[in-house]
Order: sequence, then structure tokens, then C-alpha cells
Amino acid sequence: MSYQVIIPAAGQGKRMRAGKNKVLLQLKDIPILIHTLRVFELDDACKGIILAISAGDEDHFSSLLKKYRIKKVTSLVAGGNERQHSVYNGLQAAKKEGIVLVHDAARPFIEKRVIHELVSVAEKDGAAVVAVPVKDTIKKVNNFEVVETIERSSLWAIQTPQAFRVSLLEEAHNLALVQNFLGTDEASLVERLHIPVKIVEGDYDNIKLTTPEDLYFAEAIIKQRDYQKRGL
Ligand SMILES: Nc1ccn([C@@H]2O[C@H](COP(=O)(O)OP(=O)(O)OP(=O)(O)O)[C@@H](O)[C@H]2O)c(=O)n1
Ligand SMILES: C[C@](O)(CO)[C@H](O)COP(=O)(O)O
Repeated sequence: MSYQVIIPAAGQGKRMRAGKNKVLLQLKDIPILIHTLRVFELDDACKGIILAISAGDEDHFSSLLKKYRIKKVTSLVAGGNERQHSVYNGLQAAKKEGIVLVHDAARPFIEKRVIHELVSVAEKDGAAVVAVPVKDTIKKVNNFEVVETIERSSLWAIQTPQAFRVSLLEEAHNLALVQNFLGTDEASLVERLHIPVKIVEGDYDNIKLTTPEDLYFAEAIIKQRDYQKRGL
């Protein structure tokens, strides 16, 4: 098993309200970005990391990679205005064979076991995403009034990583470009090709650090994992 991974890290973190790119915030004295990169650095199946960063951040990110001894980053590419554009730019630097993953820099808690299950499914079926069943009741709302309650048994919260045959993700991105379609994840682009996207059940702690309270959850996850490591 082998794969390459595109990691979009060129956001502004507006919802985090930290006044800077949230992936540079520290968790346990280490930037969130480095927590994420380490998962892939330590996975032998990962053959290369393509990192999308904002223009002007090259020196800072390069020095972080050096400081934390991240050696698998093969390309630093320019991020775009939207996450989809950052991933598109990453894809231009990808090797044109095998499986490519896309994983948010802002999701530092992904586990190797889940990545490997995802890659196996993508090798077989072409497209797969990590997801968890939705726990809340979800309602469609208009103008602060309920329109309908959506049957929960078929709802899943989609995470990253998302894995694809490279040629398939390229085709999906090219179609989105031509059709001026902007999706919030890669699978939504592939779905437009009418290609089935498989679900791999992941973990609820693979959170995306999006708003300030997610940082408390992140501290708790780290503490819990430390206890587990020490057999407590
Ligand atoms: N133009 C963008 C926007 C987002 N991202 C990356 O995509 C991931 C998921 O995006 P999100 O959580 O929305 O991050 P931000 O865009 O930084 O947050 P916000 O929308 O609150 O500004 C993050 O790792 C972020 O750095 C990116 O590479 N390029
Ligand atoms: C790709 C993603 O993380 C899947 O949950 C999510 O859609 C990114 O969305 P955002 O709009 O960048 O928060």
C-alpha cells in the first residue's frame, strides 16, 4: 500500500478568530500543522506530502519543517482563495499515478489505522472518504423556521482524509473548473462525475479545528491519548 497526500494549509482561520492562520496555533507546544504532518511523516505508506500554503508564508513554513524534521514534503504550492483552489494547485504537483489523499491541515487527530483502511477502499473502488454517523437531529431551516426534519439514519458527517485515484480527482477538478462549481470537499466534485464514493467509518475525535471551543476539545483529546499511551 502507498499513497501521496495533499494538505491544504492556506486558510485564514476566520472562524477561529485568532488573528492568524489557525494551523500555526500551538497544541501542547507544537503547531497544529506539525501534529498533522507528523501522522503522515511517521506512516511508511505515505510517499510524499504536498503542502498548500499562503503566498508570503514560504520562509516561515520551510523553517517549521526544518525545526520539526518533517522530511516528506516534496512540494510547497501556493494556496488559492478557496480550499478547493488550494487543493487544485496541490494536485498539479502530484505524481500522476496511484492514490492521492486530501487531508485538512486543521485535522491533527487522524489515525494511521483509518488512513490505511481508506486507502485500501480507494485502491479497490477509486474514491472513498472518512465519515462518522451524525449524532444530532438535523433540520432544514429557512428564516429561523423549520422546513423539514431530515431522516437521520442516512446522514453522515464527512471528514478528511478523502482518497482517490489521481486521474479521477484530476477529472473531477477539471470538470468543476469548467462548470464553475465550488464544493466544500473533494468528494462533492467526484460525485458530479456520477462515480460512487465509498464511506469508511472513522472516529468522532478526528475533529477539524474550526472555532475557538474546538481548542478545548483538542486539549482533551491529547490528554486522553497521553493517558492511553501510558496505560492509564
Ligand atoms: N483558501 C484556503 C482555505 C482553507 N484551506 C485549508 O483547508 C483546511 C480546512 O479549511 P477551514 O477549516 O475552512 O480553514 P480556514 O479556511 O482557515 O477557516 P475559515 O473558513 O474559518 O477562515 C484548513 O487546513 C485550511 O488551512 C486552504 O488551504 N486554502
Ligand atoms: C473538507 C471538510 O473538512 C469535510 O468536512 C470540510 O468540508 C471543509 O469545510 P470548510 O468549509 O473548509 O470548513
